[in-house]
Amino acid sequence: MSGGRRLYLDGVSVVFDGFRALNNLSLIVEPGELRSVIGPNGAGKTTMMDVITGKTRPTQGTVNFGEIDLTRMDEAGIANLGIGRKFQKPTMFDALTVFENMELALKAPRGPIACLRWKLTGGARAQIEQTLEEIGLQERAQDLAGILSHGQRQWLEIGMLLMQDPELLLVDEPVAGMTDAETEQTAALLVRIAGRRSVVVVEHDLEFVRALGRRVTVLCDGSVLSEGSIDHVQNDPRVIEVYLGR
Ligand SMILES: Nc1ncnc2c1ncn2[C@@H]1O[C@H](COP(=O)(O)OP(=O)(O)OP(=O)(O)O)[C@@H](O)[C@H]1O
Repeated sequence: MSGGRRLYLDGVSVVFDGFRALNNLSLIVEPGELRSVIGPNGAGKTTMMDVITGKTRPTQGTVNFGEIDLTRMDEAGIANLGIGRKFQKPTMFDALTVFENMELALKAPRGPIACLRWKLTGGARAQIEQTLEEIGLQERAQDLAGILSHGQRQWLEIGMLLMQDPELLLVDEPVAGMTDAETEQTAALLVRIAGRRSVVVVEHDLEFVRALGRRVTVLCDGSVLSEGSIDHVQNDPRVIEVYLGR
């Protein structure tokens, strides 16, 4: 991806009541990169996502997105910069169709009068249809979101985030509770959508991380324990000791 921004965490620490949830964490995610982040419970994965999205302020260190220092911005400002986050539990309107949910996720004008005057333009319709194809739900466009399977709901939410055209997408445990087939399709989906944007995936499922086939960062005690291919980190004795060997 050309012209995208690099995410650069440099020496980030987060201290909660004397406890270091992040400890001098440094991490670079290149524009268009798809990065997996794994690590034992309490390693600091969620806190890392919270720091990037502005939910938690670092006690120390800097978080840059291109030239911009994210630690000086609030959550809304960071979202507006093009940093999207998918939480584990999908949030959508079950009583609306898949298409209507996508429509609501569009960058529509805000405010009551603007909303009343808002009509779906041809361009916006095409954008929704293209994204539905990207997430594999084009056949389900007119179905209510409430009847989708667990996996399809996760894909719809990813699609809704894509409607905002994020430059960086953070995805939290996307395949928890999915069938094997859904897990495989989710890996293919994330590989498809990276490149045009950067994607950071936090996940415990190592088979899924292997299917992504990209660089993996292992966090432990709030900092990077190991980094490289899945084979590299799975064979790293330190990773085996603190994570895989448990
Ligand atoms: N608001 C908070 N106040 C105090 N401690 C916190 C707070 N948030 C997180 N922690 C602690 O910081 C550590 C890192 O937590 P974090 O949720 O980032 O880990 P994680 O890698 O996401 O774990 P999991 O895989 O279980 O989700 C944990 O020990 C947690 O108890």
